[in-house]
Amino acid sequence: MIKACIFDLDGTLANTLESMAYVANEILKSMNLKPQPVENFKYYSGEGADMLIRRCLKDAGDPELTHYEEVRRIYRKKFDEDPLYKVVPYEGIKEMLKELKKRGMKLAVCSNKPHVAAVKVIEKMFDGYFDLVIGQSDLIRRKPAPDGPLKAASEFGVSPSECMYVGDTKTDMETGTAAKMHTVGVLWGFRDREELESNGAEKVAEKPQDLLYICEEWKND
Ligand SMILES: O=C(O)COP(=O)(O)O
Repeated sequence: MIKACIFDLDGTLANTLESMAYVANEILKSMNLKPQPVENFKYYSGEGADMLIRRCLKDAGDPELTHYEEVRRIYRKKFDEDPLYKVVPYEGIKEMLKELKKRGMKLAVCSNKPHVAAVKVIEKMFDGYFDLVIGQSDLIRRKPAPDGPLKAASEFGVSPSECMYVGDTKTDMETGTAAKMHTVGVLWGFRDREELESNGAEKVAEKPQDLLYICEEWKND
């Protein structure tokens, strides 16, 4: 029986690619480094802002990461100030969340996005939908460590086996598995089925509504 659903943010609840690309590319341009195509950010993101910057700098003409500390500092500041550039919820997400809430499910977000930015996105796009938002901070180990989802389960008073962890990347599937939760990979985000299935996805959802059926299936297991 599933009593709580824990969601990744970037690539799962909302398409945030342009927001990350915009902030990073403005900084790269100001340093005479090469701005990167928006699509590349599907692979730069997933393991937090610091990793995104490292991957991005390598492609932008700074393989030695000589600009890393400076770019990191500016990126974190600018991104906390404005993480919403062209961010849009995926189609069907709000309807699916409403239905889960109607069924009495507890809902949380667990993201490797910096905490301030994650809260801003959720407040702007999904106000009132979530009981808890956990973004990346010094207080918690980032995914794939299971700390965020386990904290959510404990705050909700449910066991990990009563939770469904939903995400779009290898990191997410590893996180849900490490937390001993049911894992669902989603195909509307940044990575493909192969990556999700080979890293522990118990089920794969093609559209948000599928999550409602998946919950039902586990209810009857
Ligand atoms: O910002 C990132 O690198 C990833 O964020 P996510 O955990 O919400 O996908």
